[in-house]
Amino acid sequence: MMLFKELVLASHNAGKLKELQAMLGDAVRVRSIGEFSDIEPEETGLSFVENAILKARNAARISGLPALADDSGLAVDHLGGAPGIYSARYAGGQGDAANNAKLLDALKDVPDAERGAQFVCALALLRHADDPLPILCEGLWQGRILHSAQGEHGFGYDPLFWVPERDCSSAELAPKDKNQLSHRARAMALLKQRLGIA
Ligand SMILES: O=c1nc[nH]c2c1ncn2[C@H]1C[C@H](O)[C@@H](COP(=O)(O)OP(=O)(O)OP(=O)(O)O)O1
Ligand SMILES: [Mg+2]
Repeated sequence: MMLFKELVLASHNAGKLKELQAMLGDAVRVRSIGEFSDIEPEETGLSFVENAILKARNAARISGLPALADDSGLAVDHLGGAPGIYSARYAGGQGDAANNAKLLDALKDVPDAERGAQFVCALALLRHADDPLPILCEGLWQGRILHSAQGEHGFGYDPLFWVPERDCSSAELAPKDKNQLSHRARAMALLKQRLGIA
């Protein structure tokens, strides 16, 4: 049962915001944390779930609204699950291009069969800053890391993420298709069920 009409998305990532907004549709009025603050909270958690809660709590406190946060990343088999929760900071916070270059370098000469990876998304919804029972939903997306970048859509590691079920990179998927298949789409489908807006 949906208990509120408006929520704040606790993300400073334009790519993520666009996807989350499209997935939520017009079920709820969406604001962005950027309307309230430019300061990004430090992601000190040791899990996706902890970081999602921390970001949502910060946004709920600042905005006075229910807050939805997404903490996500790429877990690469050959790297023991790295960069994982450190995906955004993999190359020292220098942005997507540097992260992608570092990942390609780390997997140089690694054969296709050992390039398996998954995108991970944890969503946390807090009804208010002191909500003692956040709603938590997770989603995974299995794929493989390409040998070079392909495609112009999406953000982050999308140009390096091969989507087996579509035989293309996630940056080659039309946004509406990525939004039905992705780790974020899966987590959001669960969240919508929980909220009764599926
Ligand atoms: O669908 C995706 N397609 C490509 N790359 C993705 C995706 N989903 C997460 N990623 C990557 C981007 C970033 O390197 C990290 C998320 O880091 P994460 O801290 O959750 O987000 P962020 O710092 O960009 O924005 P914010 O924390 O304000 O929501 O994983
Ligand atoms: Mg972040």
